[in-house]
Amino acid sequence: MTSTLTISRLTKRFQNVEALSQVSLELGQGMRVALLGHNGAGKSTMMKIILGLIPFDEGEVRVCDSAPGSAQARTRVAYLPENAAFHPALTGEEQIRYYLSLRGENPRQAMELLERVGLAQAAHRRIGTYSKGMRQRVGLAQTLIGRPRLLVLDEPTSGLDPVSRRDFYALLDGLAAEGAAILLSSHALTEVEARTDRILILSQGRMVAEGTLAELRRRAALPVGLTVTPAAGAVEALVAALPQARRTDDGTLHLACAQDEKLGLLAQISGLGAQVADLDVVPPSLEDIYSHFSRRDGQ
Ligand SMILES: Nc1ncnc2c1ncn2[C@@H]1O[C@H](COP(=O)(O)OP(=O)(O)OP(=O)(O)O)[C@@H](O)[C@H]1O
Repeated sequence: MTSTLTISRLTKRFQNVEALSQVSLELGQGMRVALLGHNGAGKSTMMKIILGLIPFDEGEVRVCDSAPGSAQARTRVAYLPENAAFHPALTGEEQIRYYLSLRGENPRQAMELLERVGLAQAAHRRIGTYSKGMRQRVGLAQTLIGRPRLLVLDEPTSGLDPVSRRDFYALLDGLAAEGAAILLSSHALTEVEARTDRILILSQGRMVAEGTLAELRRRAALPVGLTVTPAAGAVEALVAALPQARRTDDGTLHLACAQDEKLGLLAQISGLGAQVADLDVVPPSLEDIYSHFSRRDGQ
């Protein structure tokens, strides 16, 4: 794996606050990584350091093998702030042409970039008439200038409706498939659950968990939920057969068990045959895992 971003033992202090403490991580080409953490966990501080906007106290940071903020790193990293502001009187095309010329690139690429983010139709409209989702797309088009190897996105989908979010992640998938590494912060846990390869959880400046969702799930060892829908007239028989189950108002039975007990319990429920109309297995969600690691850290 070629490393696009390497951070080792990074520590950053603001007076008496340790905003980041001994944080390490590695991002390879095409990796989509979600950075999660409570308010004040250190996410923005980490992004600012990666972008070379603020210095750090200890550790090492390499962006495409260069120092953060160096001319070489700056040509390879793109940043999308949470609320990217554009000039409302400019059209999408004019805005992107302007950014292209600031970056020393050919302004003629503007339409191609806007096409990539699905804004070709609206390219000649003023940004003041764009929806929030469209403005985020302008932001993404701006980050694509110069084919960056690393995209740093600060809560890129906050304020977007579900369809715009899905479209936005589909765009990111395309960029990752072309080899760009993506680091995005988010508070929307359920959406990053399906759309990223690795998850990092920061809590009070420390990395409390890091891995794929499956790895974090294993490490957290949270109980698995099972929902059993009884066949008509079979509720009482099932309650008797599964005394540990909790009966709910909608007539289903809920059970929870440790991961290593799951198969045994499934076999027991299957053995109940026609008394069972349906069975759903509900693994712990990212939200459960997130609160597990944050709680363990005293949050
Ligand atoms: N310039 C600064 N001076 C002093 N303290 C700071 C400064 N910038 C950040 N901090 C502190 O560092 C810690 C980490 O802040 P940071 O903004 O990185 O958190 P965050 O995870 O991005 O939070 P949020 O989700 O609210 O954006 C907080 O305790 C914050 O108060």
